[in-house]
Amino acid sequence: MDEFEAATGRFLAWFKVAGGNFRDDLLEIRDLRSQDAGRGIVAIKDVPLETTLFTIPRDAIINVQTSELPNKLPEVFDVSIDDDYEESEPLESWGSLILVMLYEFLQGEASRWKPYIDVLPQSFDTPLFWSVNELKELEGTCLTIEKIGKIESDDMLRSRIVSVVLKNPAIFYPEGASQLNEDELLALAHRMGSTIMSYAFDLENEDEHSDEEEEGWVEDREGKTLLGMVPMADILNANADFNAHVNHGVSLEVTTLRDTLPAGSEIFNYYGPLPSSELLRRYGYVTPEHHRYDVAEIPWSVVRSALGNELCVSDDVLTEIEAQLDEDELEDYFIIERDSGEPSSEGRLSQPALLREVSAELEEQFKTLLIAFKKSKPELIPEKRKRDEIYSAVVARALTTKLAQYPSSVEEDETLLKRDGLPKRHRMAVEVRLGEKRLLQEALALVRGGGDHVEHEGERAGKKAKR
Ligand SMILES: C[S@@+](CC[C@H](N)C(=O)[O-])C[C@H]1O[C@@H](n2cnc3c(N)ncnc32)[C@H](O)[C@@H]1O
Repeated sequence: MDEFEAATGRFLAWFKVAGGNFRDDLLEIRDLRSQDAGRGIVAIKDVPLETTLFTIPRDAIINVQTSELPNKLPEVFDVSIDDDYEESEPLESWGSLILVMLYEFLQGEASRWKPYIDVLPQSFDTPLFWSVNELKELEGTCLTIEKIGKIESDDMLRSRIVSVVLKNPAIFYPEGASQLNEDELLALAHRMGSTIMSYAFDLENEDEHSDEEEEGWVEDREGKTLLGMVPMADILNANADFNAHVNHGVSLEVTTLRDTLPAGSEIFNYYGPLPSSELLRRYGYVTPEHHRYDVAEIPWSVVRSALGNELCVSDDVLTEIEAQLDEDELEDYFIIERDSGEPSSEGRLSQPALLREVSAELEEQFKTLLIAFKKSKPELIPEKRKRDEIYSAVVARALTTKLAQYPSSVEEDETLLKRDGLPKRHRMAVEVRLGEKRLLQEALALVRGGGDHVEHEGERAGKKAKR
């Protein structure tokens, strides 16, 4: 047995002692590293509908209510009571949990969660950890350097998290333990932050939960909800096509959603209708099933210059017309996305994802601009039917320009994906940019064809395969 398997065994034994119930007559924690999926939970027998697969007592969760740290450092967790921290905002749920996780990690054997912490990841494939060359592969996509936010998170972690550990070594380190320097603490804080990003759950109160809500996936990372690390529930991998969910009651319960779950099936949780770019940013992986939720962004600047070309007017004229509009009403970016519907109550993807329009918001902004144009330069704007043609022509031009802004073509990406041995991060970047480009191509087909919708290519392929 290798160390990975041994750590899994220690974790499972610990989980049971901590009061967790795990149906090991039906399930096992499996090593899925050969599929690049870490650990996962797999059915070893057919599982009937609504079986409770495992339960997690609330006091086995790591958060500000169960860790001793907030009692030891009340001035950090409740800023109203200490002058030193008077200037700072209270730590939001995110920052508080990073500090708690750092504390529990640094406690080593003294932490009651040690066997659980040992099965949490030590490295990540989220773009926050990518090299400059790896990040280049994401050029042109929604996953910009700003969105990845490395500099911003470095600053936040240094000022709000690392500084607290440096000021309070007697609290964070057990007696005699060697201490980390600032850079080592920053790296550890990133590791804990990224663990929380991809593993933590928003915890509902026992009494506020509803069976029908989308439970178990994290919706709001910025807010003030109680975040917690939930052992075992976070061994579940996830997909857009899922088969289990987490109920937040007196304890947390994971149940199946399907009539039967055949032996050999992996149990999948649901992280929500995330586009590949967001799945990669938060969780460091992509799956074919998430492509239906892909999005692409069209900058207004691209539409605007396409309009200039279409009407043969200069940038100065466009600026003059735009100045007549309320600046706050002008959006800088427009999102293109399909109508993907909701997954069924069994977690299945039950309807095709359709692109019904390019962007209603873009169309509205465009029309507002044309109205302003008509007032100042009526000679340039023809009657209504022709205006619709201008809109389609401009959007087609803008989509073509946006497609050309990616450093590689669709065909080049498709060839790359067929290549054996393409490194994982490179492959994921290609999946993200190809997903965006396919959506942009669908949008182009929609405006050129004047049809009412375009079906997502993956759906067509899926349907063909089923026949
Ligand atoms: C909550 S953890 C799930 C357990 C994790 N596999 C482990 O070994 O600890 C979430 C992480 O698991 C991985 N993951 C989740 N679902 C996956 C999937 N369908 N395919 C590949 N990796 C997945 C990603 O690395 C993600 O950040």
